Amino acid sequence: MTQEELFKKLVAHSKEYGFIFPSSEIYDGLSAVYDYGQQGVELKNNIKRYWWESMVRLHDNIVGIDSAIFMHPKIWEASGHVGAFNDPLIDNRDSKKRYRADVLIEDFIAKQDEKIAKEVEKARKRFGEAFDEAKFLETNPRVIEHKAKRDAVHSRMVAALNDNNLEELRQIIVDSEIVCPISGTRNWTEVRQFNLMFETKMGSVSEGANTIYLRPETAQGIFVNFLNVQKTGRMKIPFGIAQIGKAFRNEIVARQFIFRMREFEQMEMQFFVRPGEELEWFKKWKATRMSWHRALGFGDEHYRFHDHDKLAHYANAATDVEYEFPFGFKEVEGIHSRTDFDLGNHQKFSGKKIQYFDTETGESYVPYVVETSIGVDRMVLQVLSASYEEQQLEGGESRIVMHIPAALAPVKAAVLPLVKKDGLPEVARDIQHALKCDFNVQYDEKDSIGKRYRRQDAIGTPFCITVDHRTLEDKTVTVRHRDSMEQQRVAIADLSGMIAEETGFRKLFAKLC
Ligand SMILES: Nc1ncnc2c1ncn2[C@@H]1O[C@H](COP(=O)(O)OP(=O)(O)OP(=O)(O)O)[C@@H](O)[C@H]1O
Repeated sequence: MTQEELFKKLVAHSKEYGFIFPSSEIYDGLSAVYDYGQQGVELKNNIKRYWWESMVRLHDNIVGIDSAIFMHPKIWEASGHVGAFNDPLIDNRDSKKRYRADVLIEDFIAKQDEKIAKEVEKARKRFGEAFDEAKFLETNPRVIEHKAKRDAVHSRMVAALNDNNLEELRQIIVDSEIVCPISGTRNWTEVRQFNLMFETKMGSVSEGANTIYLRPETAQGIFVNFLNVQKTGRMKIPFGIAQIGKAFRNEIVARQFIFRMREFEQMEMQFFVRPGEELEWFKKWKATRMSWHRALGFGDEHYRFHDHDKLAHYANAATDVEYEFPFGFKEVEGIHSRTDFDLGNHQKFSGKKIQYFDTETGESYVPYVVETSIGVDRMVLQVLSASYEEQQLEGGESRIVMHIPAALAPVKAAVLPLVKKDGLPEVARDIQHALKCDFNVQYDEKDSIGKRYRRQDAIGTPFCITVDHRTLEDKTVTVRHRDSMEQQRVAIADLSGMIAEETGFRKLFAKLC
């Protein structure tokens, strides 16, 4: 199965099993907006808990807030979003399709890498054991040509983005002979800037309408509450403020399912430090965040950092944590050293002093900030794509199993009476009722036990608890483990402890401390 096929199956599976639905589906959908179904919402909430508790509960010096989506419009002037939160867009006149100019160029760069990989594969087949990949990459004329093209286009693009040179971006597209994927033509318009913020009006128009924005990031809600939290919480630098919430961006090209949405959720933490210490903290947070991702056990080789060449207007260092999705390595989290840009600008624009008095140094200053910013939805996609497996079983059978880490699994256990008679359903119901105060558990008595196991495998339930005739005699049940399909006999009295141990966050947190 190719990665593309895998991804299509994953999207279909997410819908079929109640993880994710296209928004407004009965009205033919709304582009790049999705709804979470009964399993999806549980998974998403568990991801949020994993983040929140590892940030706020495990760190003595990080606290949380929940700020409003609507904020004073001046905030977005101060943050630079009104002036600079733009993407360069270009239209193809034949297909009438709109693209991000930098994304078209990045796709072209990725194609050069694909061509190099193909050359390597061909040569490997030809030379077999004797193939020396490193030497081949250095000496093969076609590879050298592809590499040179790729590197030249990449540095031109970085320079054009840094200088905000829209004409040059268009010229790169023309010179590289990039065609529209739909029409196949090179009939391109000029490149224009497109602001990604959604606008709306507050108050009735007759009273004098006031344009406000749906926040494009949650971070600004933290900055404008810096003093409130610092003073009321008597926080001492270094300290952090964390927040989970919705953000909205009018993305030009929305693609790859929930990877790029117009309404999405972010988990952001702004860490306030002494000026001059920010790069040290940036390094620390890079390591901390990478171990948070790796603790999920999807394989360290699927993660990498991508340090930025082009820094945002507010940053003096930035990196992305990238995960290898079925469509390649892509950003799931950004870690940015944001300097004193945001607090400094809010001080300027609001006219209110935003300073911290450092009792250790006896100085007052505007703190510097290191931010970690991760998309909840991209984490959901990461978990889903890492977990999906189609397995061939003995006897010609197959199953789809979601190897979702137990702490994140939507349903922790399913309680299944072997048959619908002889008092087994009643005992199973009792077990379900006892467990549901602590865990999300399901009861299922329909269909054969095999079919019920398959249904739970497909949503990633770690444990199936089967009540059979022996249960009536010795108060034990069969527990079937999702991944190994092994079965063990467990006393009813021990179920709660076993599920707590296996599905709690303790095991994940142990890897972080
Ligand atoms: N349109 C979106 N849909 C879903 N998640 C998003 C979207 N935009 C950003 N995010 C998430 O928020 C995180 C932090 O936002 P940030 O502004 O750093 O993203 P970004 O660098 O603009 O992302 P990209 O380069 O993919 O547009 C990202 O790492 C991502 O996980």
